[in-house]
Amino acid sequence: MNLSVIGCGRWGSFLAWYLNRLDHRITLYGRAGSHNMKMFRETRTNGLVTLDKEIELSEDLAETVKKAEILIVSVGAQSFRSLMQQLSPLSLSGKTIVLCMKGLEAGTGRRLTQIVEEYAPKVPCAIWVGPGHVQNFVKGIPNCMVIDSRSMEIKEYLVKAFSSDLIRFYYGTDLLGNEVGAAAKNVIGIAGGMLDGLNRTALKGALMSRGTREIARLIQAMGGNEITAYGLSHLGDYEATVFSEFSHNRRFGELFVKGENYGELAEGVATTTALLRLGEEYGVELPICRAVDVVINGKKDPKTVLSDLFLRSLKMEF
Ligand SMILES: NC(=O)C1=CN([C@@H]2O[C@H](COP(=O)(O)OP(=O)(O)OC[C@H]3O[C@@H](n4cnc5c(N)ncnc54)[C@H](OP(=O)(O)O)[C@@H]3O)[C@@H](O)[C@H]2O)C=CC1
Ligand SMILES: O=C(CO)COP(=O)(O)O
Repeated sequence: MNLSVIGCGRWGSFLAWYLNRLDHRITLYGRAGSHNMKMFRETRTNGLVTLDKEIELSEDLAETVKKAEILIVSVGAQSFRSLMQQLSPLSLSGKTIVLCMKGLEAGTGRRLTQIVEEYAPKVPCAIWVGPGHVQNFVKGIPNCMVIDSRSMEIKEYLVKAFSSDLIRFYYGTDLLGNEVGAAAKNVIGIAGGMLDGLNRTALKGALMSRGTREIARLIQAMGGNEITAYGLSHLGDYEATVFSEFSHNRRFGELFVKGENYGELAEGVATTTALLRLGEEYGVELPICRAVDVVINGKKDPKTVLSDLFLRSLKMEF
């Protein structure tokens, strides 16, 4: 199959590596001036993956799109609308868009499949989310992930085309829940990092339990299935985010409470804003997301924020 991967950062380049291993014909696209693409052109590696010479590299979006039946997209979620604005004038007929991103639009709270529908309502779309770090996959350590779409036919087609001994896919059954869950796990990951930075790692069990509950309530209020918060896209991704040394979101949270900067993309920062917006819209209290927001936006000292969470009124667990 001809596949194009749009976005040549940590995850997009891994996807190109992985799908090439499955004998698909791959074009990897990076925008003009991308330092990631420059690195791949010069050395074929970014230090995490080495791309086989069969993988074509391109800075031409129109050519990249023309070549493929399936467009796999992995850019930062806040850049996605501008990418869709570039894609929508191109001929997308007969193509499928697969979103490999975990975020919500901060300014609107919109899910990324909703943004696809705004710009390309006729183009079938799917999401590919769940746990997995490049550092583990390239060592041959397998994981389980989930593909979801409104269309069962597309899910079946993609799962068949993308499965291997390295990734076992499940068919998602709740597109809304999986999108919100996948994005929200990054916020819980930031909270986990903050606990590490405050020497409160022991509270991660409570974070897992209360974090899933909080996101389950939001998913349900939005019309999804609350059980999805306990699936691969959310709880199933906690090991890779709340606990992993490789997680950018966990690391961001840890460094943030120590007063240090982190240069890499931590999707959970913008997603926190989006989730609070959705919480207000749907009337759902999101104490953990709110605490992360208060800390990130410097409204209170992190230790005080943590104490405040403990001082909340007493509640039934479920
Ligand atoms: N298990 C999983 O499913 C995983 C999912 N992810 C998700 O993948 C997404 C990307 O993360 P990650 O790869 O770590 O991020 P990176 O910052 O490493 O890469 C993002 C890439 O997007 C490119 N980009 C941004 N805007 C545009 C645009 N308008 N047009 C073209 N390219 C653009 C950047 O280009 P440039 O090179 O010019 O900077 C960069 O190459 C996130 O949503 C993240 O949550 C990440 C890891 C694992
Ligand atoms: O989604 C991921 C792992 O499944 C990657 O998480 P980070 O972006 O926090 O590194």
